[in-house]
Amino acid sequence: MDVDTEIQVHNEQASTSCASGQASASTSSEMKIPQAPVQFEVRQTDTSKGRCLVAVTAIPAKTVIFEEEPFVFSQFAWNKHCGYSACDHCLRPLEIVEANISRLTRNNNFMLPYPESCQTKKNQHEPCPDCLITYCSESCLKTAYQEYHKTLCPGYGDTKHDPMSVLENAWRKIHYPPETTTIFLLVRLLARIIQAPDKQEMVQKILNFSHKSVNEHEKLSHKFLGDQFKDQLIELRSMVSRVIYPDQSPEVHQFLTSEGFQSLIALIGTNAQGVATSAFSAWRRNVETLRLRKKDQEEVDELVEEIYEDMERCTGGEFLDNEGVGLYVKQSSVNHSCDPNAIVKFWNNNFRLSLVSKKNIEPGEEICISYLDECELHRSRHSRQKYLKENYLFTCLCPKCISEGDDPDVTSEEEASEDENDE
Ligand SMILES: C[S@@+](CC[C@H](N)C(=O)[O-])C[C@H]1O[C@@H](n2cnc3c(N)ncnc32)[C@H](O)[C@@H]1O
Repeated sequence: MDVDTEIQVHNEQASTSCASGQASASTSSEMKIPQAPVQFEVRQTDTSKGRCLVAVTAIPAKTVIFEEEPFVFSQFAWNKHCGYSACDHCLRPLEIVEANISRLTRNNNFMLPYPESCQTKKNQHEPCPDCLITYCSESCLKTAYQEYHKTLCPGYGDTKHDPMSVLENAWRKIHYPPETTTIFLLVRLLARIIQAPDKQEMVQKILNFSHKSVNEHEKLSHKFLGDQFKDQLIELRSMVSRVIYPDQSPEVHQFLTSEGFQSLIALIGTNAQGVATSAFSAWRRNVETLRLRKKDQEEVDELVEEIYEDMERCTGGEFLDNEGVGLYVKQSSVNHSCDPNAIVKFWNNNFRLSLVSKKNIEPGEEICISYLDECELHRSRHSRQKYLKENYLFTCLCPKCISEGDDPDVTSEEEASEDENDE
């Protein structure tokens, strides 16, 4: 563990209720597990690693370390555009499971067994009365309005020329699927400052997320946007200013200067967590809790496999879930390891995150997740370090990287063939 000087910043008893890369909607082998009370704390290291999360008590494998909702979240612009239907606040699917499958398999007559296992409750959905964006519940509608939607609601009328739609169209032209982030997270952050009763406090909460030095911002904003980033950055900044009207709140100005805008983009780039939800995945998890007879469960498993095959045939399998990205306060203090002892899960079919231990964790041990997906994690040390350096600006010196330190600096075969495909 890389903690030389330890200053306790935060000490928390995890509640007993119920970067960091992309998530996919949980699969059936990821059933929710009971949460045991555990203790952890955020500590400051005196290395460039910054803060880290450390276990205070022993944490057995498969324990929920904490659960939390994001500080700010936004779904991807392409979701809505391609007919994906999710709550505009928490990403809970708004489609019933049959509609979800029909859309992705292009088979309109789809009938599923155990329809009562579908979680979608159409009768609870609430549209914004002004712009008709839909939420899964009155509670999401109210929270969105109180936190950011009052500032961002485009209202009725000329939806083509309102500043939000102009920004959305421009963003989609810059950032094709698979999206990895969205400008709307940044817009919601700024709207949160405008709507906060204590704006300075809100700015401070944003600046508490790990952020980089000035000369590192440009590298990260380049990653965020794609190749012709310079012109796009100026264009995006001016479009965001038209959505936000910075004159409403001087606290927002600092983030709309060239430097401030890039620093916010870099902050999002290094802290954001991908989230994915799906009505079909939720249905599968619920059916598993029915404890069906072996034969019935086997029939369900076969059906599920057929449906996935159809979905892959019709869509290419790349874009099955509702997707978005959020900033999480506690999760953003968790560092990366190529041999992580914890993992992020989304068991509630919305943006609520659970951090779960993968192994037994000793008191004093750092809790780490992987910022790489499963495929990337199995690549050579050189490929892993290259990805982390490019996307998070650090050289990973986790125990696995150190133990592979004598391996030659070779690019893994998978990465080399991906690079060829990209070209
Ligand atoms: C989501 S933050 C993690 C918490 C961060 N250490 C902090 O101080 O808030 C991601 C950033 O933490 C740092 N980081 C994460 N894992 C690291 C590691 N294994 N070694 C060095 N730096 C790491 C990198 O600067 C990265 O961009």
